[in-house]
Amino acid sequence: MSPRKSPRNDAIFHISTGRDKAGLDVKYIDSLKGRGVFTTTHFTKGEFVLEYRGELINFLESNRRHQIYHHNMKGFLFSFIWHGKLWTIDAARDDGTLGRLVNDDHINPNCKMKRIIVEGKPHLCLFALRDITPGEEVTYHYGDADCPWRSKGTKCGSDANNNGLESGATSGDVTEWTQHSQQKSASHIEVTESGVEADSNGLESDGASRDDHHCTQHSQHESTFFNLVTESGVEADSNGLESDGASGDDHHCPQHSQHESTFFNLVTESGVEADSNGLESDGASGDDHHCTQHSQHESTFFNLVTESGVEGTKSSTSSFYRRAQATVQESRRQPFAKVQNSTCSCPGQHKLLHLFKILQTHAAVHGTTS
Ligand SMILES: C[S@@+](CC[C@H](N)C(=O)[O-])C[C@H]1O[C@@H](n2cnc3c(N)ncnc32)[C@H](O)[C@@H]1O
Repeated sequence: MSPRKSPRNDAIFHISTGRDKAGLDVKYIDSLKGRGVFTTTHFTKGEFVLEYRGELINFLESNRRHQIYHHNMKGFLFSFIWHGKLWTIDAARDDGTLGRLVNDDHINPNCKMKRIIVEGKPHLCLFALRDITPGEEVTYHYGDADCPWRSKGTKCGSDANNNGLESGATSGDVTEWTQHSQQKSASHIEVTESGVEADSNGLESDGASRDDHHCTQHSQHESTFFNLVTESGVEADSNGLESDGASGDDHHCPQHSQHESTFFNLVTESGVEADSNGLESDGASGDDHHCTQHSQHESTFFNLVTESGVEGTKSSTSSFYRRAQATVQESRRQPFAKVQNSTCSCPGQHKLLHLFKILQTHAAVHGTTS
């Protein structure tokens, strides 16, 4: 009998073959929820369940599609941060795979979205948070969003709230996967051999992250940023940092007292702003330019995020934030305004809305154009 694959290698195998796992089926639930994915077999806690497959697109393209897609289609845009830039998996095209049909459960989800890098590209995969019995709906927490169905009192995949948590269940999930990540540290070689590198802590990494090895001493703020990403349901390592290349950055970057590297990479990707040296960043390889001379603005950026209700930090009342808030009010007519004002209908979208707002605000406050 061949040894059982580790969950991560199982995910990599299914990513590579482009096939869904056996033991899952799609069912129509009702007119509100539409379809959902149900198990036909037992899944063990920690097991890989499904990949959220789709087209990987960058910030600009994601923004464009958010503006042209019908509301229903926006529900298939899953946005996340990778290497300090915003990316989206667009699963709007019905390719017959099941990951795109998994519904939200913000109270008692049975799966967690994690990111796995294969051949230099991020893939979003669902892993079981607990044992899942046959016939259960597969669900995950889309994020701390104003998803309309949550306020309508719709029962999610699991009717019972076993842990007594309400919408704060996400942080519990992080703990869960922190432990899991530690266990997975042992799979360093296994993961590496599977084509996904692992850093010295055994955390997931990818080729691009090697560019970041020039950097050292990332500060606490950056951790906050990656906690933000973590809270969106992507991944947490034992420090609560993303356990891919991005978290590896934290171990290596010289003189990052604040977050500007990440911020400016993100902004550059959006075409809004170059970094503090005026250098464009063309992806992870460009990250090297950002490892020094970070300014005060980075810190305020994260305070801004904090004030937007995404993450809590100590200093959330900076003058930058007050100016930024005023600018947001004034800038409603700009292109992102439509997106800012929409409500969340999809996994990760609320983060995208915040980021759109922040990018727009930053561009306005600093006199740059989008
Ligand atoms: C990625 S799709 C999931 C598949 C979708 N149910 C379908 O039939 O195509 C996300 C959309 O599903 C719906 N949805 C997801 N979770 C839900 C929930 N707990 N209650 C009601 N609708 C939900 C929302 O319309 C959301 O925009």
